[in-house]
Amino acid sequence: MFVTFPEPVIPERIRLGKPLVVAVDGPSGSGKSSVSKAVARRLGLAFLDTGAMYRAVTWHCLNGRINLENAAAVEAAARTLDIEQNLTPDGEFVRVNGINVTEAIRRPEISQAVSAVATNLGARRELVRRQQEIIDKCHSRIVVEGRDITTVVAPLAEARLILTASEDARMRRRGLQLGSTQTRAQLHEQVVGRDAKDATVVDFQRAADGVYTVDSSDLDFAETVDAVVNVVRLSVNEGPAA
Ligand SMILES: Nc1ncnc2c1ncn2[C@@H]1O[C@H](COP(=O)(O)OP(=O)(O)O)[C@@H](O)[C@H]1O
Ligand SMILES: Nc1ccn([C@H]2C[C@H](O)[C@@H](COP(=O)(O)OP(=O)(O)O)O2)c(=O)n1
Repeated sequence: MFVTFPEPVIPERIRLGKPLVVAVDGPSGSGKSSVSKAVARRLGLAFLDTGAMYRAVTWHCLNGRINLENAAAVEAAARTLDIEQNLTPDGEFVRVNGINVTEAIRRPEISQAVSAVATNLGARRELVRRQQEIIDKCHSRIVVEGRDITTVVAPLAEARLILTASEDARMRRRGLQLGSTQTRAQLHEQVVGRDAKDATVVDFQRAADGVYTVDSSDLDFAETVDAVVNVVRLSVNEGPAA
């Protein structure tokens, strides 16, 4: 469902300190991470980038020469790895077994390899378990973004939405984000190609029942943040969309 929005107002439930999980899914380059961070900042909520966890496991496997095609070894890595990450929208960091990998996990070679971890069902089970534990630790006052948050990690979240944008907009944004270093073919592979692989295990393109859709193709960043804050407001004031 698509919604149009009045000026956003901070929901009363946030002022009252009640649980508020905001679940955000969507394809690569749709703005999940940057928009979710801004929403968490605006609403005073914690923030979890679940994609960073898949990237952290991928970094560890590549760094430790663990064959990404060896499903059992990748699952074992996901189970044993110590992953630390900031749970606030500011000052991003990710550490794997104490090593700072904040920058390294964003490199194109990780983006190219990460689907091997994302499509490993054992690794997914373990990362979903960890994500649910983090939500509990944050007293369920958190914005969580990824691919399966609205459906698997937090299907009972107070606000659930898919953030999407056209392929063109997503490739353009990712290109700018990477400092215009990538060709159009490389961007196509990293954005559209990777989504196609990941979509074999999770459906993040279609909104499940009760999940809003925000299409940011024709919205600028600030308008997109406003739109998401309004979905949160509509969700908590009026319950999930029919
Ligand atoms: N509505 C928007 N308009 C323009 N640029 C945007 C918008 N939303 C996000 N961006 C930019 O697009 C880039 C990709 O966003 P990101 O949050 O990394 O996406 P994702 O986490 O979905 O892969 C970032 O540089 C971000 O600032
Ligand atoms: N909850 C999640 C989060 C990410 N993933 C997968 C999908 C992606 O290929 C990788 C990396 O996710 P990330 O959100 O960092 O990727 P983008 O920045 O959107 O391109 O992990 C997933 O399968 N489930």
